[in-house]
Amino acid sequence: MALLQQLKSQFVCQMIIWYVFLVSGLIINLLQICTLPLWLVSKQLARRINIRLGYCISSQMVAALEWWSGTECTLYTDPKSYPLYGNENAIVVLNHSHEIDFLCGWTFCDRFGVLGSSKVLAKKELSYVPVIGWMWYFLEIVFCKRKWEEDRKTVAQSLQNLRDYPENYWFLLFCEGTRFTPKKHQISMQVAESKGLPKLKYHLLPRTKGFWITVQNLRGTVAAVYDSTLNFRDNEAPNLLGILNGRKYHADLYVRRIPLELIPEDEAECAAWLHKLYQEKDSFQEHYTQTGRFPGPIVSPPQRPWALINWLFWACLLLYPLGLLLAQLISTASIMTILASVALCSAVSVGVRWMIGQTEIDRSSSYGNKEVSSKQQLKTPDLLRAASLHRYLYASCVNTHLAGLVQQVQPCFKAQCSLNLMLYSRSSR
Ligand SMILES: CCCCC/C=C\C/C=C\CCCCCCCC(=O)SCCNC(=O)CCNC(=O)[C@H](O)C(C)(C)COP(=O)(O)OP(=O)(O)OC[C@H]1O[C@@H](n2cnc3c(N)ncnc32)[C@H](O)[C@@H]1OP(=O)(O)O
Ligand SMILES: CCCCCCCCCCCCCCCCCC(=O)OC[C@@H](O)COP(=O)(O)O
Repeated sequence: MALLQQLKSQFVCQMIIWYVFLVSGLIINLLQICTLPLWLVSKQLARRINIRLGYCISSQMVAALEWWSGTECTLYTDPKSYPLYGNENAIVVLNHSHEIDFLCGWTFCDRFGVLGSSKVLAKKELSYVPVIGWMWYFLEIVFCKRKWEEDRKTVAQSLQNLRDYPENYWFLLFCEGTRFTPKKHQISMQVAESKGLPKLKYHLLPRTKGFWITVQNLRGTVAAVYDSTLNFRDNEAPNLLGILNGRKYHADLYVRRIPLELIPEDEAECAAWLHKLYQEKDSFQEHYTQTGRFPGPIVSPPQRPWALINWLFWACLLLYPLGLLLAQLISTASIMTILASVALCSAVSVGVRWMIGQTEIDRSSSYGNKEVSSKQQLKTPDLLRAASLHRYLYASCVNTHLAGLVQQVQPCFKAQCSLNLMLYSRSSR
């Protein structure tokens, strides 16, 4: 066992994994380009083909997680909702604190048969990442610049395009908008305070506009929101390099299915609903920290062999020509070809390191890092705070599925609601 572990961390194994991933990825990107004319003839067929091509890329990373590192993923969820997973369109709301959270998400997508078709609201910068980012163009991933004035139109348009998507998909939203860092947390809690919202311990304050626009544009085609909270056992902070070195982690995911009809249509109420949801997510994380598990029963979606089969297929296809090339290089070794090969390998490793860097929190963007000036906070009128508190309390009342949380609100809850409503309606007159 220790020998196998040692083997997994060897440079040559890593090189093989990278070689297969990059070369197969570029071939698939090329095949995706070849599907372009088909979009004009049969859009739905082109989409179905791209779903399968996309699967060939993303499932390689799932194979690395499941089969190479042996990472285990446990699902906590209501057994009544379980049969619906993978058989309907859904919006997934996930916390954003771990470097491989997207990969664990992919693993669950694979187990429920929606990996090729899964979508995300992703920052524009990711669309430039070779292989994965390029693949996403053909999968109609929704990109945003995290500038609302520009995003409101483009994001809505991209979401509208998904209304006639031919296969079931999960649409992932990281409402926190960026990965958790202590500094970003501190700043977002200043914002929470200035808006009169309760503080969160484990999450950044969610950005509400992306959620609202997604719900509004996908209403009627998406059946539910899957509120998902992910954590790793033993306070581990897993990363992609650990996975590639064959390190095993244990992920726990808690999923609650919330029918879309329960989400308010009005923007302010929808925002209040989301803030309330993050309060709940925070309490689930607290529960996990205290007890080492999430509430509710465990169900085990079976691991499927397709990710491994796909990887073996590409490995067989691509390792043979690599062997031939190396043999030829060695037999005809001229200084020039050796130097050219070394230069090429170095360039590829720099590129690969940059790609891995995209997943690292230490290299996270500066989004959400800007201090909110005290002047700006002081300017926030008290009535506005009262209004947002009112909206927040009101949403707590009206959403029956959140009834559990209402109990946590103080006894003067109703009186506060009426008072805030009065202040709010006076201020808007
Ligand atoms: C079940 C298992 C999972 C299944 C997985 C399924 C599918 C997998 C598929 C693919 C996996 C690939 C994964 C790739 C991951 C890539 C993810 C990303 O790229 S995350 C980043 C991009 N996404 C988002 O940002 C989404 C959330 N953001 C939003 O919704 C934003 O609103 C926005 C639409 C992007 C617009 O952003 P913008 O900043 O322009 O506007 P905002 O309204 O958000 O900001 C102004 C607003 O916010 C207040 N404010 C200011 N500072 C802060 C702060 N630090 N924190 C919180 N709020 C802040 C400010 O006061 C304004 O408030 P108001 O709204 O009242 O005006
Ligand atoms: C067998 C396969 C092995 C090969 C390994 C392949 C590694 C490929 C690496 C490329 C990965 C590209 C997908 C990146 C997804 C990163 C998701 C993510 O977490 O993005 C961060 C944003 O949400 C927020 O950004 P920040 O504002 O925090 O900054």
